[in-house]
Amino acid sequence: MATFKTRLSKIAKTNGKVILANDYDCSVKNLEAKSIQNIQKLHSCLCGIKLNFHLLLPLGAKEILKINKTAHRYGLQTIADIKLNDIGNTNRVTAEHLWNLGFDAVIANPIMGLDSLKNLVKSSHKNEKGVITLCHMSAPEAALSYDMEIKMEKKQKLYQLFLNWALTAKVDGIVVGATFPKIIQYCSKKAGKKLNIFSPGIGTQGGSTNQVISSGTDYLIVGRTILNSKNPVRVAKELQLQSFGK
Ligand SMILES: O=C(O)c1cc(=O)[nH]c(=O)n1[C@@H]1O[C@H](COP(=O)(O)O)[C@@H](O)[C@H]1O
Repeated sequence: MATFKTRLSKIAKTNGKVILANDYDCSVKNLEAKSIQNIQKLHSCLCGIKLNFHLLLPLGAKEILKINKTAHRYGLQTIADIKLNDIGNTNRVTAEHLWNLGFDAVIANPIMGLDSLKNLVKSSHKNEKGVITLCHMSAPEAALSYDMEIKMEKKQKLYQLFLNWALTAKVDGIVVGATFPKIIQYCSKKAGKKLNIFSPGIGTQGGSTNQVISSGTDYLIVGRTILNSKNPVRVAKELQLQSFGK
Protein backbone atom coordinates (compact mmCIF):
# COMPACT_ATOMS: atom_id res chain seq x y z
CA MET A 1 0.00 0.00 0.00
CA ALA A 2 1.13 3.60 -0.64
CA THR A 3 2.11 5.82 2.28
CA PHE A 4 -0.41 8.14 3.95
CA LYS A 5 1.32 11.12 2.34
CA THR A 6 1.01 9.58 -1.13
CA ARG A 7 -2.59 8.47 -0.60
CA LEU A 8 -3.57 11.97 0.54
CA SER A 9 -1.77 13.74 -2.30
CA LYS A 10 -3.34 11.38 -4.85
CA ILE A 11 -6.92 12.16 -3.80
CA ALA A 12 -6.07 15.87 -3.40
CA LYS A 13 -5.02 16.03 -7.08
CA THR A 14 -8.62 15.44 -8.16
CA ASN A 15 -10.61 16.60 -5.12
CA GLY A 16 -8.59 19.58 -3.86
CA LYS A 17 -6.88 20.13 -0.54
CA VAL A 18 -9.75 20.53 1.92
CA ILE A 19 -9.97 18.27 4.97
CA LEU A 20 -13.28 18.45 6.82
CA ALA A 21 -12.99 18.92 10.59
CA ASN A 22 -16.18 17.00 11.37
CA ASP A 23 -16.78 18.68 14.74
CA TYR A 24 -20.17 18.89 16.44
CA ASP A 25 -21.35 20.36 19.74
CA CYS A 26 -22.54 18.13 22.59
CA SER A 27 -26.17 19.08 21.89
CA VAL A 28 -26.08 17.48 18.43
CA LYS A 29 -27.63 14.03 18.18
CA ASN A 30 -27.12 11.33 15.53
CA LEU A 31 -23.40 12.00 15.22
CA GLU A 32 -22.80 8.84 13.21
CA ALA A 33 -25.58 9.51 10.70
CA LYS A 34 -24.60 13.19 10.38
CA SER A 35 -20.97 12.28 9.73
CA ILE A 36 -21.88 9.71 7.10
CA GLN A 37 -24.21 12.23 5.43
CA ASN A 38 -21.39 14.79 5.41
CA ILE A 39 -19.11 12.33 3.65
CA GLN A 40 -21.81 11.42 1.13
CA LYS A 41 -22.69 15.07 0.41
CA LEU A 42 -19.22 16.62 0.48
CA HIS A 43 -16.78 13.89 -0.57
CA SER A 44 -16.17 15.25 -4.07
CA CYS A 45 -14.85 18.52 -2.54
CA LEU A 46 -12.69 16.84 0.12
CA CYS A 47 -9.45 14.88 0.30
CA GLY A 48 -9.92 13.85 3.91
CA ILE A 49 -11.94 14.04 7.09
CA LYS A 50 -10.63 14.71 10.58
CA LEU A 51 -12.37 13.32 13.64
CA ASN A 52 -11.76 15.06 16.95
CA PHE A 53 -12.80 14.29 20.55
CA HIS A 54 -16.19 15.75 19.55
CA LEU A 55 -16.89 12.32 18.03
CA LEU A 56 -14.22 10.08 19.50
CA LEU A 57 -15.59 10.48 23.04
CA PRO A 58 -19.34 10.06 22.52
CA LEU A 59 -19.19 7.40 19.78
CA GLY A 60 -18.20 3.77 20.11
CA ALA A 61 -15.68 1.77 18.08
CA LYS A 62 -18.37 0.34 15.78
CA GLU A 63 -19.62 3.81 14.79
CA ILE A 64 -16.12 5.25 14.28
CA LEU A 65 -15.12 2.26 12.16
CA LYS A 66 -18.24 2.73 10.03
CA ILE A 67 -17.46 6.44 9.49
CA ASN A 68 -13.87 5.63 8.51
CA LYS A 69 -15.00 2.85 6.17
CA THR A 70 -17.50 5.18 4.51
CA ALA A 71 -14.80 7.82 4.03
CA HIS A 72 -12.50 5.20 2.49
CA ARG A 73 -15.24 4.04 0.15
CA TYR A 74 -15.17 7.56 -1.34
CA GLY A 75 -11.36 7.61 -1.42
CA LEU A 76 -10.97 10.02 1.52
CA GLN A 77 -8.18 9.76 4.08
CA THR A 78 -9.13 9.93 7.76
CA ILE A 79 -7.21 11.62 10.57
CA ALA A 80 -7.64 11.11 14.32
CA ASP A 81 -7.08 14.44 16.02
CA ILE A 82 -6.10 13.54 19.56
CA LYS A 83 -2.85 15.54 19.76
CA LEU A 84 -1.21 12.41 21.11
CA ASN A 85 1.42 13.19 23.74
CA ASP A 86 2.48 10.54 26.22
CA ILE A 87 5.15 8.00 27.13
CA GLY A 88 6.19 5.53 24.44
CA ASN A 89 4.12 2.61 25.71
CA THR A 90 0.93 4.66 25.91
CA ASN A 91 1.53 6.16 22.46
CA ARG A 92 2.04 2.67 21.04
CA VAL A 93 -1.18 1.24 22.49
CA THR A 94 -3.18 4.35 21.53
CA ALA A 95 -1.92 4.26 17.94
CA GLU A 96 -2.76 0.56 17.67
CA HIS A 97 -6.34 1.29 18.77
CA LEU A 98 -6.62 4.12 16.24
CA TRP A 99 -5.37 1.93 13.38
CA ASN A 100 -7.86 -0.78 14.42
CA LEU A 101 -10.58 1.88 14.17
CA GLY A 102 -9.55 2.45 10.55
CA PHE A 103 -7.74 5.80 10.81
CA ASP A 104 -4.98 6.66 8.32
CA ALA A 105 -3.12 9.17 10.48
CA VAL A 106 -2.90 10.74 13.92
CA ILE A 107 -2.16 14.28 15.05
CA ALA A 108 0.50 14.25 17.78
CA ASN A 109 2.09 16.81 20.07
CA PRO A 110 5.90 16.85 19.72
CA ILE A 111 6.31 18.04 23.31
CA MET A 112 6.48 14.28 24.07
CA GLY A 113 10.16 14.51 23.01
CA LEU A 114 12.15 13.63 19.93
CA ASP A 115 12.85 9.98 20.75
CA SER A 116 9.21 9.19 21.54
CA LEU A 117 8.20 10.97 18.35
CA LYS A 118 10.70 8.98 16.28
CA ASN A 119 9.32 5.73 17.73
CA LEU A 120 5.74 6.77 17.00
CA VAL A 121 6.64 7.64 13.40
CA LYS A 122 8.57 4.41 12.88
CA SER A 123 5.76 2.17 14.12
CA SER A 124 3.09 4.18 12.28
CA HIS A 125 4.99 4.02 8.99
CA LYS A 126 5.43 0.27 9.44
CA ASN A 127 1.63 0.10 9.40
CA GLU A 128 1.43 2.53 6.43
CA LYS A 129 -0.10 5.18 8.72
CA GLY A 130 0.81 8.84 9.04
CA VAL A 131 1.85 11.18 11.84
CA ILE A 132 1.17 14.92 11.78
CA THR A 133 2.75 17.01 14.55
CA LEU A 134 1.81 20.39 15.96
CA CYS A 135 4.23 23.14 14.99
CA HIS A 136 2.31 26.36 15.65
CA MET A 137 -1.35 26.33 16.64
CA SER A 138 -4.03 28.65 15.27
CA ALA A 139 -5.44 30.26 18.45
CA PRO A 140 -3.99 33.76 19.03
CA GLU A 141 -2.97 32.84 22.58
CA ALA A 142 -0.98 29.88 21.24
CA ALA A 143 1.73 32.37 20.23
CA LEU A 144 2.63 32.71 23.92
CA SER A 145 3.92 29.15 23.96
CA TYR A 146 4.84 28.40 20.33
CA ASP A 147 6.75 31.70 19.94
CA MET A 148 8.54 31.21 23.25
CA GLU A 149 12.28 31.72 22.99
CA ILE A 150 14.23 28.69 24.08
CA LYS A 151 17.88 27.79 24.21
CA MET A 152 18.46 24.38 22.72
CA GLU A 153 21.84 24.26 20.99
CA LYS A 154 21.05 27.78 19.80
CA LYS A 155 18.53 30.48 20.65
CA GLN A 156 15.33 29.73 18.78
CA LYS A 157 11.55 29.74 19.12
CA LEU A 158 9.64 26.68 20.22
CA TYR A 159 7.94 26.29 16.84
CA GLN A 160 11.35 26.31 15.13
CA LEU A 161 12.46 23.45 17.36
CA PHE A 162 9.21 21.58 16.62
CA LEU A 163 9.79 22.09 12.89
CA ASN A 164 13.32 20.68 13.20
CA TRP A 165 12.05 17.72 15.20
CA ALA A 166 9.35 17.09 12.60
CA LEU A 167 12.05 16.98 9.91
CA THR A 168 14.38 14.80 11.99
CA ALA A 169 11.67 12.35 13.00
CA LYS A 170 10.41 12.26 9.37
CA VAL A 171 6.79 12.93 10.27
CA ASP A 172 4.36 13.26 7.35
CA GLY A 173 3.17 16.74 8.10
CA ILE A 174 2.91 19.59 10.55
CA VAL A 175 0.03 21.73 11.77
CA VAL A 176 0.57 25.47 11.36
CA GLY A 177 -2.46 27.66 12.06
CA ALA A 178 -3.97 29.58 9.14
CA THR A 179 -3.96 32.64 11.39
CA PHE A 180 -0.14 32.77 11.26
CA PRO A 181 0.64 32.99 7.50
CA LYS A 182 4.17 34.30 8.06
CA ILE A 183 4.99 31.18 10.08
CA ILE A 184 3.49 29.02 7.31
CA GLN A 185 5.83 30.79 4.88
CA TYR A 186 8.82 30.19 7.14
CA CYS A 187 8.00 26.48 7.63
CA SER A 188 7.25 25.95 3.96
CA LYS A 189 10.62 27.43 2.94
CA LYS A 190 12.51 25.34 5.51
CA ALA A 191 10.66 22.08 4.95
CA GLY A 192 10.33 22.18 1.17
CA LYS A 193 8.71 18.97 -0.02
CA LYS A 194 9.82 16.97 3.01
CA LEU A 195 6.74 17.85 5.06
CA ASN A 196 3.15 18.71 4.26
CA ILE A 197 1.68 21.71 6.03
CA PHE A 198 -1.86 21.35 7.40
CA SER A 199 -3.59 24.62 8.30
CA PRO A 200 -6.70 24.82 10.49
CA GLY A 201 -8.20 28.20 11.35
CA ILE A 202 -9.74 29.22 8.01
CA GLY A 203 -12.90 31.35 8.12
CA THR A 204 -14.44 31.12 11.59
CA GLN A 205 -11.04 31.60 13.28
CA GLY A 206 -10.10 34.40 10.88
CA GLY A 207 -7.63 32.74 8.48
CA SER A 208 -7.85 33.41 4.74
CA THR A 209 -7.68 30.52 2.28
CA ASN A 210 -5.91 32.48 -0.47
CA GLN A 211 -3.34 33.84 1.96
CA VAL A 212 -2.47 30.45 3.45
CA ILE A 213 -2.32 28.74 0.05
CA SER A 214 0.03 31.43 -1.26
CA SER A 215 2.08 31.10 1.95
CA GLY A 216 2.74 27.42 1.22
CA THR A 217 0.05 25.42 3.00
CA ASP A 218 -0.62 22.01 1.47
CA TYR A 219 -3.92 21.14 3.15
CA LEU A 220 -6.73 23.20 4.66
CA ILE A 221 -8.50 21.85 7.73
CA VAL A 222 -11.96 23.41 7.84
CA GLY A 223 -14.86 22.74 10.20
CA ARG A 224 -17.47 25.30 11.22
CA THR A 225 -17.14 27.46 8.08
CA ILE A 226 -18.52 24.50 6.14
CA LEU A 227 -20.68 22.76 8.76
CA ASN A 228 -22.46 25.89 10.06
CA SER A 229 -23.12 27.42 6.67
CA LYS A 230 -26.57 27.41 5.10
CA ASN A 231 -25.13 25.64 2.08
CA PRO A 232 -22.21 23.41 3.12
CA VAL A 233 -21.79 21.96 -0.40
CA ARG A 234 -21.44 25.41 -1.96
CA VAL A 235 -18.93 26.56 0.69
CA ALA A 236 -16.93 23.34 0.39
CA LYS A 237 -16.84 23.78 -3.41
CA GLU A 238 -15.61 27.37 -3.07
CA LEU A 239 -12.86 26.26 -0.68
CA GLN A 240 -11.97 23.42 -3.04
CA LEU A 241 -11.53 25.84 -5.95
CA GLN A 242 -9.47 28.21 -3.78
CA SER A 243 -7.33 25.27 -2.64
CA PHE A 244 -6.43 24.62 -6.29
CA GLY A 245 -5.20 28.21 -6.37
CA LYS A 246 -8.12 29.31 -8.60
O1 LIG B 1 -4.85 20.03 15.22
C1 LIG B 1 -5.80 20.64 14.75
O2 LIG B 1 -6.49 20.16 13.86
C2 LIG B 1 -5.98 22.05 15.17
C3 LIG B 1 -4.83 22.74 15.50
C4 LIG B 1 -4.90 24.13 15.66
O3 LIG B 1 -3.89 24.78 15.88
N1 LIG B 1 -6.10 24.75 15.56
C5 LIG B 1 -7.26 24.07 15.28
O4 LIG B 1 -8.31 24.71 15.15
N2 LIG B 1 -7.23 22.69 15.15
C6 LIG B 1 -8.46 21.92 14.91
O5 LIG B 1 -8.94 22.27 13.61
C7 LIG B 1 -10.37 22.36 13.60
C8 LIG B 1 -10.75 23.76 13.20
O6 LIG B 1 -12.13 23.90 13.19
P1 LIG B 1 -12.87 25.24 12.68
O7 LIG B 1 -12.32 26.39 13.41
O8 LIG B 1 -14.29 24.96 13.00
O9 LIG B 1 -12.62 25.30 11.19
C9 LIG B 1 -10.82 21.93 14.98
O10 LIG B 1 -11.07 20.53 14.93
C10 LIG B 1 -9.64 22.20 15.88
O11 LIG B 1 -9.59 21.34 16.98
